[in-house]
Amino acid sequence: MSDKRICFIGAGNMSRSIISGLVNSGYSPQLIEASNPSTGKLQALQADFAIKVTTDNLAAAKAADVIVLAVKPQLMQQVCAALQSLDLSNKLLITIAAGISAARYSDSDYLAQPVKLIRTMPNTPMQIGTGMSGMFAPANINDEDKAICNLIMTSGGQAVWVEKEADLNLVIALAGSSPAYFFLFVEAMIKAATELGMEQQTARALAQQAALGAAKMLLENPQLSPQQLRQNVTSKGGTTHEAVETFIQGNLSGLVKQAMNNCIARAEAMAQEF
Ligand SMILES: NC(=O)C1=CN([C@@H]2O[C@H](COP(=O)(O)OP(=O)(O)OC[C@H]3O[C@@H](n4cnc5c(N)ncnc54)[C@H](O)[C@@H]3O)[C@@H](O)[C@H]2O)C=CC1
Ligand SMILES: O=C(O)[C@@H]1CCC=N1
Repeated sequence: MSDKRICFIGAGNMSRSIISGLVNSGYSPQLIEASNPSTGKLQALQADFAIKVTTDNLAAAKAADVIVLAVKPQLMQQVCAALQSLDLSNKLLITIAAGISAARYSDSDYLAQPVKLIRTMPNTPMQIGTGMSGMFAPANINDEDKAICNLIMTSGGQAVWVEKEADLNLVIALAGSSPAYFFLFVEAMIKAATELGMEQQTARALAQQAALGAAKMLLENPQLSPQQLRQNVTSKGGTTHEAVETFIQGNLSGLVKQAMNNCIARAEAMAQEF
């Protein structure tokens, strides 16, 4: 385990997920600090994980070896501007913000000095050890810095390096945003079941256990394609066929492709906007 001091600028949903992954994997809470303007989330993080907290971004960043930039993309420029007075030359920066390119944080832009910065895209399941992250390291990042980033991003799940920065936007569409797609699907199933007369709690129990079962079937049968696993559920002339045909007739795969394209397009637009 590393002895690097890690600070999180922004203590929202995603920071909480990463901090949870870190602490649950044995990283010393004394080496972790979170900074946020309001104190509610900080108090909850302190109570749950015994990490250090502050409302002073500059002090947290100054004391840290690794600074995780975890505010909303539209606030990133102003948050970085307030860190410009620090000497960042010996620190590793990790951004988790969607859209904003690694180059924007450089000496000619947000941080106004040369920095070592890795751009990543995690997802919230990190908080329960089942996260999936993408990471992109520009050419000036050495192996030691890559190793600490890898340690942080794998503390709550899996992580992959992408060679091309543009691939991070595909990671957003596939893994960063996609937990929401699955939640939406389960939401729709529960809604339909309750409209058909089932009690909400029972409908949720059934839908979420089926989702878990399907996810584990995928994980534990790498030799079988998702299509084959689907076919194994689908009896000829049976019930599943009717349901699956309904999705196919409704062009589910076209809709998924459109949703992922829109997700990527939004990340690209955010790169211009912020
Ligand atoms: N939520 C998700 O599933 C994922 C989010 N991300 C990225 O993570 C970043 C944060 O997203 P969330 O955690 O969802 O947002 P969030 O809104 O839950 O958290 C952002 C936090 O930043 C704080 N904040 C606002 N101004 C600040 C300032 N000046 N200094 C320090 N903190 C400040 C807010 O009070 C809030 O607690 C975004 O850039 C997003 O693109 C990346 C992957 C997944
Ligand atoms: O919705 C967003 O923009 C962020 C990035 C991926 C998940 N949440």
